[in-house]
Amino acid sequence: MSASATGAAVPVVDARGVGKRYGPTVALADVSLTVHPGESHALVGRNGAGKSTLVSILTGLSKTDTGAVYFGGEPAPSLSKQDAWKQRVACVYQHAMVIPELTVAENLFLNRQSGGRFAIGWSRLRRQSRELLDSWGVGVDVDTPAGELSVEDRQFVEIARALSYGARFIVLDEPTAQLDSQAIERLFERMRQMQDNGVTFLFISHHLHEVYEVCQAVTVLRDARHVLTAPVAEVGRAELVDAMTGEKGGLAVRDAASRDPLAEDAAEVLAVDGLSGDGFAGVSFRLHRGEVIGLAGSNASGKHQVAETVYGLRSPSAGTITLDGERMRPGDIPAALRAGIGCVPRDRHHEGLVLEHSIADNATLSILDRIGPGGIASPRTRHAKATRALADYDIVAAGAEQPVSDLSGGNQQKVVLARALASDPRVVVLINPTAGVDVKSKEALLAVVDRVRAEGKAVLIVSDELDDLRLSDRVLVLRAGRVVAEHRAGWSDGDLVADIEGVQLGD
Ligand SMILES: Nc1ncnc2c1ncn2[C@@H]1O[C@H](COP(=O)(O)OP(=O)(O)OP(=O)(O)O)[C@@H](O)[C@H]1O
Repeated sequence: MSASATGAAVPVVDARGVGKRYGPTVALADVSLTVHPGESHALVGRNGAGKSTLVSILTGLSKTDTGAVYFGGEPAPSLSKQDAWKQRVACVYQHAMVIPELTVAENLFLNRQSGGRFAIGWSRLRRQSRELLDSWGVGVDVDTPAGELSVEDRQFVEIARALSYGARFIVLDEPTAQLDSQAIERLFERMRQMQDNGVTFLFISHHLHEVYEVCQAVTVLRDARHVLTAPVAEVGRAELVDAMTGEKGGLAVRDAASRDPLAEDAAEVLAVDGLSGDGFAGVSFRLHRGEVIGLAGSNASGKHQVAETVYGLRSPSAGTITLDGERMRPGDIPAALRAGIGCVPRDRHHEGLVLEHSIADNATLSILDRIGPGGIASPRTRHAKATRALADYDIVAAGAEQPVSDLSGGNQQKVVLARALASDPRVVVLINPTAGVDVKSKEALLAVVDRVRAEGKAVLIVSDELDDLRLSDRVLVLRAGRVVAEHRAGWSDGDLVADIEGVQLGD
């Protein structure tokens, strides 16, 4: 008897016994996933567990080796029928899938065949776009070039585009990774509204509290296998982490308040004085050996720009940066690297990694001049360094020679951190260092940062995540480009968040 005959709703999507290999790597083994209409279903697992691979199969980007996928009880279309896939499902990725030079309206409707021809005139195209966005409560101007949209608005335009094709099943792949807390709240509110109007979501996130906030069901993958599906209300956070890791035991996130305070006579390493630039002004702080300073604030606070100016990506309009008594050359990344500044940049794809190169190449890129004469290191030396990095940074990979493009997102991020620290820098600038990294690996990465701090490095961390900031001796809060508050280790989450958002507690 079919599900509909029994009265139970037919699943929006039903993946049965799905298997997928990439060469010797088993990415999915006999994985099943059933998503019911109108729910938000979380898909969680450690880096490399197989989440993105499953999404690529559910969205018609890759083919299963074994098993099958059903939408509304019907077998999935063949991969060649991309229009049929678009009517069933869409995935909104962290990286924009819109054409930045085109307006929102053009992105929504251009090249859409209507009755077999490119039939839409400009005014009609704009009107249809406006109607579409209005009907889903998306308040974005249709004439804005897509490249000028905030990440948040761009995601909604992509969701609206998917809905306009008829899809009512949307995969959100780490949608909150680049959003600040207020934008995350708005995203969740809109998700709830869309759910009320019949949209079903598959929600991928490494932030487990978000799963509890916005999802009703959760599926855990571990090492390419399905390990658990349950109503969110029936699994506690500890149980969820245990299911992801396959071991018992909670998480231990380090806190600067639990270590000895910084010695009074710790040597000053970095002095930032009256630094101003695009989006920030008059920022000053001192960073000492063995000290961690956190920069917090909304995405519009200027915190990223301050850090990017310190490591040489941006030139300041005023002020100075002094490293061990020497004035830094403004806006010069190679000079900053030579002077002893290592960095994890904000965008690992554009500034961080050479994707088609191996882990060994990427992890040693910053130290070629040190490990080989004339900047040419023997493959054996590079291989040995990178193999060590795989263990040190908990990177899931087939080996050091694997291209970085083959790694899961979180594991790519670990390679970026390995590279930043490989050069034995005096100052480490980390921007969202644990972005896309699973809860357990996050603990390992933060432990590495804490270790290099204990060895005497000075660390500047910019992050949206309170857990990343817990290592900090002091957290400076920026708002509208200025430092507005300083919190010493031991701060309460509520106080810090209130300062970040600029609200008085009790508002
Ligand atoms: N194109 C590819 N070639 C080779 N191996 C791949 C490829 N894509 C994924 N893999 C491997 O398949 C496994 C599953 O990767 P996947 O990207 O699905 O993990 P994930 O759960 O999405 O991880 P993350 O949380 O880090 O995004 C990993 O071991 C990964 O290295």
